[in-house]
Amino acid sequence: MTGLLLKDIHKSYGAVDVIHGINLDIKQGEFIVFVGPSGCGKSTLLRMIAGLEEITGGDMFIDGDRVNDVPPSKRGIAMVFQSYALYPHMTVYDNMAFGMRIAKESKEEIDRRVRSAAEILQLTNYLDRLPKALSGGQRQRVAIGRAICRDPKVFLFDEPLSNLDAALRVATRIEIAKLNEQMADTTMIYVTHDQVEAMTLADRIVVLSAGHIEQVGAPLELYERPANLFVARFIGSPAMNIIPSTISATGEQTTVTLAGGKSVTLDIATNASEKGKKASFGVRPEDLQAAQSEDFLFEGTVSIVEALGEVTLLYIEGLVENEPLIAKIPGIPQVNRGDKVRFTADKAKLHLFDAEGRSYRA
Ligand SMILES: Nc1ncnc2c1ncn2[C@@H]1O[C@H](COP(=O)(O)OP(=O)(O)OP(=O)(O)O)[C@@H](O)[C@H]1O
Repeated sequence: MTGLLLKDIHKSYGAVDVIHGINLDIKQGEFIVFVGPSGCGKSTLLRMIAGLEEITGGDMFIDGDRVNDVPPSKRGIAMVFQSYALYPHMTVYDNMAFGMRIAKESKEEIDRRVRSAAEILQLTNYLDRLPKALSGGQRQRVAIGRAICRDPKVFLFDEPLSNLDAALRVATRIEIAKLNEQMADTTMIYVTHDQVEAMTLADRIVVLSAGHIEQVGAPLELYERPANLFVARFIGSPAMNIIPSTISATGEQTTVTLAGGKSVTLDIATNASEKGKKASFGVRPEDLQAAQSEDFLFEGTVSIVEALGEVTLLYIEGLVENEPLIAKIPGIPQVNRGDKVRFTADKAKLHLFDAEGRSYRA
């Protein structure tokens, strides 16, 4: 059975098109995360699924039913917002019960659902409190509890953790992961700016840019095999190093000449027609290792050392003008500003993109 099907979904505000034909097949019980730069249309897409924005073109199906013209309350969807939107004068219990009272559920059913949601979210001891007597994380859990009580088929989250401090974000993220396990049949769609949330929560991540999909895939698939430069740069932090290059030999393996003159051979097959073409060579900061021999990938001069304890970031000048490469080295290496360093990387971890930005590996 299909959880959710988006077919050529378009959205425009007046003459301005913001969503340009989204096709997406989301299975029941899947946890889908939308990521992308500010303004790419994540919230608009989520709000169209919720029924809070009109769909300009295309068809949307929930459990096989076309819902384009179905009002929000009839879609079997619950949404959790960034601002918790709790009623300040109502207790936690009443906040969670509110929607069910409006829907004229029986007292017993309301009590059963509120207590079960409170149990899942560890809110049982707070049911009599007012929101003002709760921490930000607890308030967000009440907002999630209120959504659970509606027993939705689809659960939508619009950046639910972005108002929380770092420690609470982690704790609440883990609550959401547990919730996803406990509500295994409920489809969840989650919008975030946070890479860690996307990587840890998602079954599949949808990377959006300027109103279209760049790539859909499991988190590690996107990390290891980005389909294009946009995804390569977007997933991973610090971002993948990209070095302009020219293809100098093709075949089972491909050799490129990097800006700066060094040649590198990659285990990526290319056609003879690619010879001489411009390409972008990519390597992630964490995939660079200090080279012990003459067999190095590139060398340069360290301009900045950022020691974070667990890892150290080295900014290395000398390959592409005004664009330092970043190497992420475990621990605290004995390296200082001004040192000359050489790096290498595992061949399987090297990336190559054509002049249009498409990966040669895909
Ligand atoms: N009511 C509106 N009228 C006109 N344009 C709008 C309206 N709402 C959103 N937009 C535009 O639609 C585009 C997508 O906005 P949306 O809020 O969906 O992006 P987003 O990816 O969620 O961004 P952010 O990460 O900053 O929240 C933006 O260019 C925005 O300016």
